[in-house]
Amino acid sequence: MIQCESLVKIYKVADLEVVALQGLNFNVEQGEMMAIIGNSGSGKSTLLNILGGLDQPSAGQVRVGEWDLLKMSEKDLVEYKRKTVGFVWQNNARNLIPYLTALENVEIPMMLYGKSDRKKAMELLEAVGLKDRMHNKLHQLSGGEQQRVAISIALVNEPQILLADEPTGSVDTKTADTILDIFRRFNKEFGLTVVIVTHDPSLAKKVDRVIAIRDGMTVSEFLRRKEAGDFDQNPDESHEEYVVLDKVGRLQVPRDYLEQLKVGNRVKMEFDGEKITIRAPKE
Ligand SMILES: Nc1ncnc2c1ncn2[C@@H]1O[C@H](COP(=O)(O)OP(=O)(O)OP(=O)(O)O)[C@@H](O)[C@H]1O
Repeated sequence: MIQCESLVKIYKVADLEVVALQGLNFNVEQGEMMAIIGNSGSGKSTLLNILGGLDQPSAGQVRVGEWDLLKMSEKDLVEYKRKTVGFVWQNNARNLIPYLTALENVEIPMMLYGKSDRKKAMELLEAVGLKDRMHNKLHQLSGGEQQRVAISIALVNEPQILLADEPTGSVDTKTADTILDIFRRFNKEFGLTVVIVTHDPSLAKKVDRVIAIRDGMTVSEFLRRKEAGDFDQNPDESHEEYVVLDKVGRLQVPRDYLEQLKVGNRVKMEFDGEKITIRAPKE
């Protein structure tokens, strides 16, 4: 569904260049629910903005479904943003209208896209657990409830992919779990592909696959073990970590391993038929 190859994004601010993505490779299967994890400044939002058609990479390739995001006309881009992707941001509620009800808030984007459909708006609010609160004004709802209204709005156009940037960043753990359950339900029932960006490892481990990004590159991948129990299990036990290997055989050795080995920019690599060993060169 999503294929990114050697993605590079360089921001130019005055005379300074910031390399936000440096040759990032990234794939997501159709119907998958996965997370991208990384520290602040690692390039997560940059990647999400590119996937959402809000920004263009400086180099590389990015395909989403039938679309090549680098070869789209303005008209295609509008169509793509309307029909293929839905967005949930951390402070989504900021974009909602406080003196309107939850229901009216969902109906407004419907009107902007064509025509309002009250029945569908009600169904969406019911699906996110707000059946009893839909006639309340937005300012009468809690932060988590407002976030759920925002999720309903993101799903108004029945997108194929939901891009969620820190969707649980400003809510408590219980509300975060509710939000994840909503994503999981849409994922299972409607095949919605969900990509969640977070810096919270405990949230990331509540999905089957987690990609870790560091310095604008994918460095490792955590896959849920087949024998893992429910999603509340200790994340260290439920997922196995793998180092990502790109098409030409490059991998990133964790910095702390290299520091412990006390190596500079050269190592010895040996292959004994079964395993590859990296060691410090002999003096
Ligand atoms: N519009 C911009 N102009 C210049 N530099 C930018 C811009 N957007 C992001 N950057 C820089 O690119 C790098 C990656 O930023 P990005 O927002 O993608 O990181 P992030 O992982 O989402 O961080 P956070 O978790 O703090 O949101 C950072 O060094 C950031 O300062």
